[in-house]
Amino acid sequence: MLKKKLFWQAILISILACVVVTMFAAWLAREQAKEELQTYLKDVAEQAMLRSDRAFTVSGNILDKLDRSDLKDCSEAHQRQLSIFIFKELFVRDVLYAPNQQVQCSQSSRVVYSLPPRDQQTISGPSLWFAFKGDLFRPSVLYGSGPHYAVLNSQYLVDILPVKKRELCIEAVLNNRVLAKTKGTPAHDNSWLQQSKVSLSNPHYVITAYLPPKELQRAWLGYFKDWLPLGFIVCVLLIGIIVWLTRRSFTMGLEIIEGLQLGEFVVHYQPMVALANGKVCCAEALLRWQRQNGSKISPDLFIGYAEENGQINLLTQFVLETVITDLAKLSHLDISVSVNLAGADLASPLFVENLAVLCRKYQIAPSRIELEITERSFVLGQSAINTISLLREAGHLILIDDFGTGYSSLSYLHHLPVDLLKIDKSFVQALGSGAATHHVASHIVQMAKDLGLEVVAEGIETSDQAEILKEMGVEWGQGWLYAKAMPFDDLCKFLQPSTTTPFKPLSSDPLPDAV
Ligand SMILES: Nc1nc2c(ncn2[C@@H]2O[C@@H]3COP(=O)(O)O[C@H]4[C@@H](O)[C@H](n5cnc6c(=O)[nH]c(N)nc65)O[C@@H]4COP(=O)(O)O[C@H]3[C@H]2O)c(=O)[nH]1
Repeated sequence: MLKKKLFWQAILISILACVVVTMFAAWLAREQAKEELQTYLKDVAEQAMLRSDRAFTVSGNILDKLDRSDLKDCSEAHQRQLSIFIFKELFVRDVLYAPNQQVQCSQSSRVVYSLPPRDQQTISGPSLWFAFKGDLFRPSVLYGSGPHYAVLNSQYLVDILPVKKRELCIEAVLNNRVLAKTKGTPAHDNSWLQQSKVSLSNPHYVITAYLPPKELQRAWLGYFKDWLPLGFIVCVLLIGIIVWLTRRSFTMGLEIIEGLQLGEFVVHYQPMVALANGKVCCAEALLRWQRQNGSKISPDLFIGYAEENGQINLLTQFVLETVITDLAKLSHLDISVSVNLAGADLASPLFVENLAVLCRKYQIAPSRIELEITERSFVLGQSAINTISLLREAGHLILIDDFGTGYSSLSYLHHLPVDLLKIDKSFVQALGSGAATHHVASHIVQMAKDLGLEVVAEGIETSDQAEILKEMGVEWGQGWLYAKAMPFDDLCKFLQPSTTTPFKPLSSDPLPDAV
């Protein structure tokens, strides 16, 4: 059952681990792709801005020279002078001579017409027409303060050829109006990656470079492919670790058996005291597992495993044998030991007989071995109840452990063959804490009294808790206030004064070397 659970758990965790690693690689690749493309766009926007700056500065200089020249008569010499500049600079398509906004001539024509009203005036003074046609073939940008004006190829402003070719779009915008743009640019499409550069000489002139989402996808895929081998190695490593941990859990059953053979298990004892006078009356046997390599394994882990995988009977047998041989050494003291039993112990047909044989062999009165049974054991049904009855008839006291945390229906408690209820430590620790469960302990005590059962409270850590429990009428107490679980030798030392003087709480006595 547990193996199957562990197997599916391992598969699930492996899949999850691989999904997480792949998602992380994908996220990393996306971040890298984004960064690369943003840097690319920034470079392109800067290059385009340099180009624009140069185009307008050079045009300004040309026009200045022409305006200063004496040739302003649309003569052949004047037109020749205009054409020299056109040949010198690729982005100048033509130069118009237009005194008082009246075009008199260009380098190749003498058609006379009026200039349309300008579209904008730049902050440095010259006027600007965004799509000036005049008598030209193609609409162009017209720029100048007059009487000479430069007809500029707007495409030149945005025509950048970066080293790495991509589906790039560039827009030059002046005062929120597009002055020039490459083909296919989707103005204001937020799904495109973009970077802008503002002109240093004119803050209203902005060049923005765009890349479509598919370029991001393409770059992402490239980086993702680079990450895949490493991601694969990490996945294999993680799966290896998960398989190793799972195999370790699978083999815990064998390790328990091996641990028993190697003597890695020991029984520790936690004293139980009479709350009325502080005298130690009993001790709970708690199993400890320390591997030969020094690591300690918690009972919550190995007991649960052993209960589900069939090694619990071996552990119980070991605990009972140890407890009985230890008790034989304490024959001069009036002390009993309580042992935890699991459902599988009660289900074993030989359990009652084995225990009787052990008690006889070491001449231990059964009343000195108390048996702690959790509420879960009763779920096993009538056969478990019959076994408990037999144990009780043999002279063992029966305690219900961790009372209040299990499935017991209070209504049928009086049918069960038990002598004591052990209040779970969670309810003891809730006492006086204001927690929602702080009343549970008093209800349990009240109910136990009604049924004529005695009560033990476990997990008592403070004298306030002990005082409250005593006032409630709880007879017995166990917890770190008195002592932690300790090896048998320490228990013997611990018990010496208790035979003559009542027990003093730990707050004034140092703890023995407890575990
Ligand atoms: N916070 C706090 N804890 C306290 C205090 N006093 C005692 N404890 C701890 O509470 C647990 C009491 O044992 P449990 O309820 O029977 O719960 C036990 C019991 O169910 C199981 N277990 C231990 N030994 C055996 C065994 O030999 N056989 C079986 N079947 N189960 C065992 O393992 C569980 C855990 O045992 P441990 O780790 O030894 O933990 C012990 C004990 O060390 C306290 O004042 N404060």
